[in-house]
Amino acid sequence: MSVYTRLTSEDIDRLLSDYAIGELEYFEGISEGITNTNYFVDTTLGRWVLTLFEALEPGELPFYLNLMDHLAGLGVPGAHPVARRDGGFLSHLAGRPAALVYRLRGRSLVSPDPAHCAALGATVAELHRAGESFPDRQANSRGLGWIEATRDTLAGHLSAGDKALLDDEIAFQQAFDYAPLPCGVIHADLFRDNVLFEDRHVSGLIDFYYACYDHWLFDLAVICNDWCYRPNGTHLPEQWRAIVDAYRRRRPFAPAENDAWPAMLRAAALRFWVSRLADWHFPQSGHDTHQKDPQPFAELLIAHRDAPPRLLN
Ligand SMILES: Nc1ncnc2c1ncn2[C@@H]1O[C@H](COP(=O)(O)OP(=O)(O)OP(=O)(O)O)[C@@H](O)[C@H]1O
Ligand SMILES: N[C@@H](CCO)C(=O)O
Repeated sequence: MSVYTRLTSEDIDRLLSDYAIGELEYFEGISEGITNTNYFVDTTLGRWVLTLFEALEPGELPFYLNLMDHLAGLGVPGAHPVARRDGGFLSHLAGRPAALVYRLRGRSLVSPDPAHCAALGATVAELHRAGESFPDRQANSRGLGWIEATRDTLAGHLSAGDKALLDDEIAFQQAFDYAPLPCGVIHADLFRDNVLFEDRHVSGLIDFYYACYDHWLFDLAVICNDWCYRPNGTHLPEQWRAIVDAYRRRRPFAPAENDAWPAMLRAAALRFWVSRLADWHFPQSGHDTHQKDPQPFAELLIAHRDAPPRLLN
C-alpha cells in the first residue's frame, strides 16, 4: 500500500466543502500505487478517488487534469477529474496538491488474454487520436535528461555490471535519431495496473501523471514490455499481435516507427529500470508503501539488446 499522507474524515469533509458531490459516507486508503497517496471516497452522491500528489510539481498538474478532462470529453474511457464549485480541478489538502476523479468500474488484470489486448490497442489508438486536439504540451518528466541525472545519483549504489549497462544504454539512446517519429499526447505509463476492464472492454485508463507530449511509439513500447513479456522474459506473441493489429487499424505506423522499434523498446525498458532503481535506493518515506523490483527491466533491456524484436512480423 502506498499511503504517504494519512487523512482524517475532518480533512476530507473540509475538501468536500469545495465540491458539489455530497457528504462523506466512507473512505479508505488504496492498497496499490507507488507514486501518490490515493483514497477511495464515497459520498451521498457517488464514488470518487482522491489523489494527493506526493512528488509532482504543482505547475505540472493542470496539464494532467486538463488532459484527462479533454480525453473524457472525447469519449476515451479514463479517469475524469471532478470540478470544484469554482470550476477548477486542483485542490490542496494536508499540504499537498490534490484532485478528485470519478471512480471507474472494473479491475486491472494480471494475465490479460488477446481479446483484452485488442481492446487495449484500440483504446490507446483512440487516446492518441483524441490527444491531437489537446492544445497544451508538456515534456516527458522521465525522459532521457531525467534518466541521465538519476544515473548520477545512483552511481554509488550500482554493481559494476549494472553501471556499465546503464552507461552504454544511455549512450546508445543519446545517439539514436528519434526525430522522424510522429509525436503526440501519450500516457507513458500504461502498465496492466493502469488499465481497468469490465468483461473484455476497457472501462478506464488511470494514472495520467506521467502523460506528456512525446513519441506515440513510446506508449506501445511501454505496453509491449509489460503486457507481452512474463517476468521470466517469455514473450507472449498472441498478446502483442492483438494489441498491434487493433492499434494500427486506427493509426497506421510510419516506416520510421518500424525502424525505431528495437531502440524504443530499449528506451522503455531503460526508463522503468532506472525509475525502479531510484525508488529502490531512495524510497519515499510513508506510512505504508511498496516498491517494484528493478531487475526484470534490466533483464528485458539485455534481451532486447541481444535480440532486437520487430514491430510487425
Ligand atoms: N479513477 C479510478 N477509479 C477506480 N480505481 C482507481 C482510480 N484511480 C486509481 N484507482 C485505484 O487506485 C490504485 C492506485 O492508483 P494509481 O495506480 O494511480 O497509483 P499511483 O501511486 O498514483 O500510481 P503508480 O502506481 O503508477 O505510481 C489503482 O491500482 C486502482 O486500483
Ligand atoms: N508503472 C511503474 C510505476 C509508476 O510509474 C512501474 O511499474 O515501475
